[in-house]
Amino acid sequence: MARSRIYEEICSERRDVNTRVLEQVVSLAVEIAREGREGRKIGTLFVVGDSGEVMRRSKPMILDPLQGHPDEDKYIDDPNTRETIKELAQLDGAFVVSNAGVVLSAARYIDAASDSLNVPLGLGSRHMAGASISQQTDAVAVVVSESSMVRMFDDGELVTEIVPELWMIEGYRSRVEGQTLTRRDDEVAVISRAD
Ligand SMILES: Nc1ncnc2c1ncn2[C@@H]1O[C@H](COP(=O)(O)OP(=O)(O)OP(=O)(O)O)[C@@H](O)[C@H]1O
Repeated sequence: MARSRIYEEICSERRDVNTRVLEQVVSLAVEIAREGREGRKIGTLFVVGDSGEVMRRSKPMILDPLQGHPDEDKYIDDPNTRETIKELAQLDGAFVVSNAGVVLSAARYIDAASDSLNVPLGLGSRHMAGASISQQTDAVAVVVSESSMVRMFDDGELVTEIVPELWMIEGYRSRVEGQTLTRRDDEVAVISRAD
């Protein structure tokens, strides 16, 4: 599937991370939101950029399935890597992706509680973890909700929501605060903060 031009636009607005890598993560997140796994909806979390800090502020929940594989086998744009990630997305926890595009670690618990977060009500602990780590580091968090929405957090705030199927936008109440801008193409709708 051709990558949406809208992804390019929303990702280039995130200054601290590699735009190209973020785009690849967003497109994979949307695929996971659409496809689920074996008929089930899947939720997961990607933390992109500032990976040294992110690794320091997280810990493994199980033995890391990606450990021991060389970096060249773990690039986010590699079709085998993408299939592997879709499989591993069924596990609890987060993926850590470096600015170079290497998926360094899977199934990590993000240990980054913050009390000064401004996360919209109704979002649970996965979203909180994404918001916190994006506040405490220069990383951007991409959350796939089991409800199929994909949400991007930067500097502790929800900056973008991606609606992976156009029919879902009817009646959807966005959680992005303040003035918003909605863009859509043939496949997705994207709601972003307007600033
Ligand atoms: N600190 C954390 N670090 C990594 N993963 C986490 C963390 N907290 C929760 N999760 C993951 O999020 C999953 C779902 O938690 P919860 O339902 O509270 O989140 P949520 O934000 O409501 O997400 P969803 O919209 O998908 O339901 C957990 O099973 C776990 O895999």
